[in-house]
Amino acid sequence: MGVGRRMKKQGPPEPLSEEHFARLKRKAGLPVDDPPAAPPSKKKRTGKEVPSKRNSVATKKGSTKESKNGEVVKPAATVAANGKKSSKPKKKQPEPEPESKGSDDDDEFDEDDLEVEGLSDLDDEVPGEFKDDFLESDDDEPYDSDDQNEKAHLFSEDEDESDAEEKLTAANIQGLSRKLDEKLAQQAEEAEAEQQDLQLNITGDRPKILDDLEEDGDDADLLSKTKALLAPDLQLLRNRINDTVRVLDDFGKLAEEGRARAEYVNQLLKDICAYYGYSPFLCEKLFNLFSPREAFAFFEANEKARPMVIRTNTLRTHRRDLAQALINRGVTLEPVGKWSKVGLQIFDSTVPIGATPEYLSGHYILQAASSFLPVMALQAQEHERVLDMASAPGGKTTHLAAVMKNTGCIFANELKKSRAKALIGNVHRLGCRNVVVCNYDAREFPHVMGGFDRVLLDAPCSGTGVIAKDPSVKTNKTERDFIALPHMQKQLLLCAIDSVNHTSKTGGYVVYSTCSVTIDENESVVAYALSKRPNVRLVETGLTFGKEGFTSYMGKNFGKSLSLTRRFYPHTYNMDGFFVAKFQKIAPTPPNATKVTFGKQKKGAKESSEHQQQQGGSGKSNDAIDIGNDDEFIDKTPIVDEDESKKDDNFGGFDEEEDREYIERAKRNAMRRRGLDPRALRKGKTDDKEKSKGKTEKEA
Ligand SMILES: C[S@@+](CC[C@H](N)C(=O)[O-])C[C@H]1O[C@@H](n2cnc3c(N)ncnc32)[C@H](O)[C@@H]1O
Repeated sequence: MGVGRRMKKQGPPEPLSEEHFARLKRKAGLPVDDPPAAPPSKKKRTGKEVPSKRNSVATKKGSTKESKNGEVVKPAATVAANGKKSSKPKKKQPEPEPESKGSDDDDEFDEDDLEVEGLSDLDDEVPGEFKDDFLESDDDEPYDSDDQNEKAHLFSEDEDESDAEEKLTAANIQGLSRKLDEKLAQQAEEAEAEQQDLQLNITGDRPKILDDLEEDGDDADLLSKTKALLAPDLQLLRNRINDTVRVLDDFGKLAEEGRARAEYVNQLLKDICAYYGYSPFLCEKLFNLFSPREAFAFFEANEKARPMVIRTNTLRTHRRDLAQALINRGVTLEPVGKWSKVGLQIFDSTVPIGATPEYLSGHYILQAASSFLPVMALQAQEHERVLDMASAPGGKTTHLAAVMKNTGCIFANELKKSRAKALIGNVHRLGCRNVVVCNYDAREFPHVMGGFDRVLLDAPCSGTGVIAKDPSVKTNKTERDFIALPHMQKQLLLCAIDSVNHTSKTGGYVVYSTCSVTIDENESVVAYALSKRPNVRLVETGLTFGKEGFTSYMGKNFGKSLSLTRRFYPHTYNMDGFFVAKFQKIAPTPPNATKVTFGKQKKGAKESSEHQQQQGGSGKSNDAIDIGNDDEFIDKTPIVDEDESKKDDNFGGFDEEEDREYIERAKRNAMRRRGLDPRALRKGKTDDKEKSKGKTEKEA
């Protein structure tokens, strides 16, 4: 546990290694030390021997060769930077992620993903066989549809292939290798602590965990009161958490006789609450998502800050140029991982990252790596109409603008005016010219506007995925939040679906995301939307990593297709907890699916509303959502703190009089441009007035 873990790359676990840096050092012409002894090798308890990957790499061009360990390795044809196939043997790729296998069983936790200390969860890292993020091409990159030849580039697809990368590497290398040295020292320390922990814990066959004092009456009361007054002994708690997890892992063998599993679980929950400071309610909710061992890893990961990441604004610069500029300012950084072409992970900096000239000129935005995911999943295309339903402060909106190369139109909606200001600030700073900011309750869509090619709903949520950033979540989320938030999320998701044009030639997609890991805010919401909107289906997110969503949970069946959704956890990918689901709309929403709508809309108006919207019409109304003859009643009371949104009316602020003048002038100019006499406009108005006057007189 400690700062060294911040060095861990984000995304699918891809270990950085001394070999990686040695190679970079050699390239940069720096002296290379002998690789330090690897930390005590962590072995799976299966006892199976892990073949060395190093041995499995073919050494001769074009020949099928038997490696030292007898493994037959075929030469892999590689694609060179010029696009020609070369017969050069390709470095063995890591095994595919288990979640990509697509079976329900894959929901099971893979122990290898854990990074918790104090347990015997040990990985099979093979020293010396690491991927080189800087220098290798990425065949798995999801959004490299343009030109395969470009894949060999270091930073992004639009960057030059040159030895600039080497210069950059050389400039950055000392900072990076210093960090690596620190990391290795830290790891060695941690491994030693783990060993000690284990030795401490494995004293007997069955660790003594549960109290055997069966005090009764006053004595018991007194005992528990005294205990409550004492400050918790953190080391004792940690050891007991370790022991209890171990017992729950192998209950038959390690549990004390006569003790039930539930007793251990209760003890563990109490200890986790005390050790990490969670409310019992939230602790249990999160604990139940995982096996005890994985839950421990999750709680532990929430104690560590995630790495600082910036996203290159490709509307203004290239990642390589940005990296070079920041390195020149004393920033130590590296590409965030192969899965992103725009992210840079900051390890160290002598300047404030939020105040560099590059920042102020909009060359980058500080953004959690997990926030890249929904935008990547949406795959917005140039010239499309896209709705970002809940968009402040605009990390994803501005990313979308860059993906769409400032073409098409993004409607960036935000309920809270104060937050919309930050959104507007980012839109300007990053030079997004295809963004229209609007300020509605997103549940008013598609009546405000519809017929979008794609919709992003990055929903307001409880934030259980970002506890490392906001530890107040540990105690301030109550049962009510997990009723109210999903309720709103369901409403929002139905509105998102109804705002999409299923006949869009290029799109017809909705992405739903949250930075929460609870089932109530994710799978339950998605399953609800699928049941209320038979005209949508889940599709692949296109993300190359992430755990599959739950297809069932505690007796609730969400459907097999939920395995297409993706979950991201801090302990598996070293990024914030996140959830992403992608829907494709395949038909219009059946009229009976949306019988009654927001508030006071006239009967029957909604039925044609979506159709109108898809034709590009505007059907603005102020209606509240209700789902026809559903068995589930949807309360029309808004959950958001409406007062707050009304408080700061200085956002934009419309002056009707002033606007009228501008509108009139614009109309006159438009007529002039079309070669018409603008006075006709005035005449038309006078005629209209006279007509209506005549009509009133007639009626009278
Ligand atoms: C998770 S944040 C969005 C973050 C944003 N997508 C980004 O990447 O910067 C959710 C946002 O939804 C806004 N919000 C909450 N309820 C809303 C509603 N009913 N309609 C529109 N926006 C809402 C919140 O104010 C908040 O800014």
